[in-house]
Amino acid sequence: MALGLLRHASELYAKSSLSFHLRFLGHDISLLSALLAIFVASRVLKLLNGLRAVSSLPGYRVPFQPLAPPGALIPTSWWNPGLYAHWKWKDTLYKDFQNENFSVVPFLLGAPSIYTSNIDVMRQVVSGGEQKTSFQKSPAASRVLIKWGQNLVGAWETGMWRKHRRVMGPAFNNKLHEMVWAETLNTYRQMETVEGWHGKDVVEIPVMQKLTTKLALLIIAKCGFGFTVDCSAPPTGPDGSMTVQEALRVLTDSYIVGLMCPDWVRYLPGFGRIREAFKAFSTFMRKEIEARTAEVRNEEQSAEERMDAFTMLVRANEQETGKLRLSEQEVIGNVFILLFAGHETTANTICATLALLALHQDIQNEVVEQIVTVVGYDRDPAYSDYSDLDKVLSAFYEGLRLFPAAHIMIREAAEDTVLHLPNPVGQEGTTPLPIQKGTQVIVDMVGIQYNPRYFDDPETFRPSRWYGESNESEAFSAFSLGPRACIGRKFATTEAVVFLTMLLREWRVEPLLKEGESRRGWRERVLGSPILGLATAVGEAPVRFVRRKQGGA
Ligand code: HEM
Repeated sequence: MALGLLRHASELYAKSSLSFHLRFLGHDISLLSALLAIFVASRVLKLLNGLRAVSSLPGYRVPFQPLAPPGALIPTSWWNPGLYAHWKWKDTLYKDFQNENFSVVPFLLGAPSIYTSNIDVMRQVVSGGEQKTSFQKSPAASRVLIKWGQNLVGAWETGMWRKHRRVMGPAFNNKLHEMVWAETLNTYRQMETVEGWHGKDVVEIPVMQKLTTKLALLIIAKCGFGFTVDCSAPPTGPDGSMTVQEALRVLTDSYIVGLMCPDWVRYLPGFGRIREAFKAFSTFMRKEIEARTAEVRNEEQSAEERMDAFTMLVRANEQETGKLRLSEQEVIGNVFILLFAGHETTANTICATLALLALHQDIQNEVVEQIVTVVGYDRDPAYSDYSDLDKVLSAFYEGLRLFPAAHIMIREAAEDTVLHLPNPVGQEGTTPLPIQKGTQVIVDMVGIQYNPRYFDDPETFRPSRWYGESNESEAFSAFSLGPRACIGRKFATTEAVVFLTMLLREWRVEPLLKEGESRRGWRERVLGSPILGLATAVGEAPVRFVRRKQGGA
């Protein structure tokens, strides 16, 4: 009897516990379903709002904004355009939508955006500078650029930009460009000695990119900052502290950590050298600013003689007062940003140009013919030869067109506004496209440079399309256009023209093929999948230099 009661009691318990669990699970399921329904509804709402923001311009409807994490970290694939879509899909991207503009509306994370490959649309969004416009640089994207201090590149408000441009503008003058010419020439001569080219008829360069990066770093250090980088100097000084050369090298090698990652990353184990480089470089810059300000104030001879951008920036800043004067931190911010804006862009483009010239011997010969006609063999090229060497410049422009170093520019609508989209080729006028505040406009520089509206046969390396075009011509858009266009354009082209002139006069540049590799294979290996980092970079570009005979190829 007692046993029966016990069994009955335990059955009752089991049943009630089961029904309790089932009820609880039922609650859980309905709670989860409710949460899921709310989430789905909120994402559908986000998608609808995003479509409204871009007036339903056809395009991609994807989980994430492609240029911000996590979209930017996930490889480009059919469901995630990511960082590479504008290069990987450049042949079809705009054809698919039969439009030079398309939208990307994310339903999970990120702002809606419009990609454009049209120069008139680019002009509408990038021209904010002197005048107030409805578009500005995206403050979120610019924050990574101002880690060292507010600066010209990062400034997103008109007033802030104007203040920095007033002081930076005078630094980019003819004297600076003459200095760039002279220093690049010297550096080429040193390179001949250091790399052991003297007396050789053939030299193999396994990684051309390394040479051009070294060149651009030396030039920006000398002409941008006014100091000489001795590549063979030891990494530490007599007191054991990191030398400024080493700090510069570490910082340029690890710019991703320096610019892209939050500050605390530098304090993680394993990042000690980067931390030390930040400290060494900041201390050095503070001391330098103090010293150069004193030189300028006391009108010392040394200040008069210095022509580098840093000294000229300090000099221009000394003439400003009140709110227009840059703080010490802002001076550092501007000097430091020159390193990133001016070094990799130029290095990568010179490398791409040489790779293209290596593949196109006929064009290389045409360029060399002009070099020999203008400069001859008996003297070094002079700064006054610059405009006569337009075929050299055109080769560089064409290298930059095919591999635009600044591959995207991001702008944001600061208010509800209207974009005027030019009608397809053959139809006059524009079509208005209302867009909402917060919408991003991504200027796709790859799309622009490969747009058949502007360039026939856009895939072809044809420097002759630029022959006779003036250096300031707006036909060339890869340095951007309008008041916020690249302040370093002449700096970069001066460096490129003199370096290419010196190198090509002396050497025929050819692809360095692997055993059994065809030129087509080399082309694919070197130029087929560039890296779109801070600046577009082709592959390592292995080349062979073959010494030219005077008067012949
Ligand atoms: C091939 C080389 C270069 C290319 C393709 C290039 C391209 C560009 C582009 C497209 C912009 C506009 C960015 C935007 O508005 O979002 C820009 C701005 C800028 N660049 Fe360059 N650049 C090059 C070399 C240089 C050099 C050598 C320097 C300095 C030494 C430099 C300094 C700057 C600065 C300071 C700005 C900001 C200008 C402003 O906002 O007023 N760049 N560059």
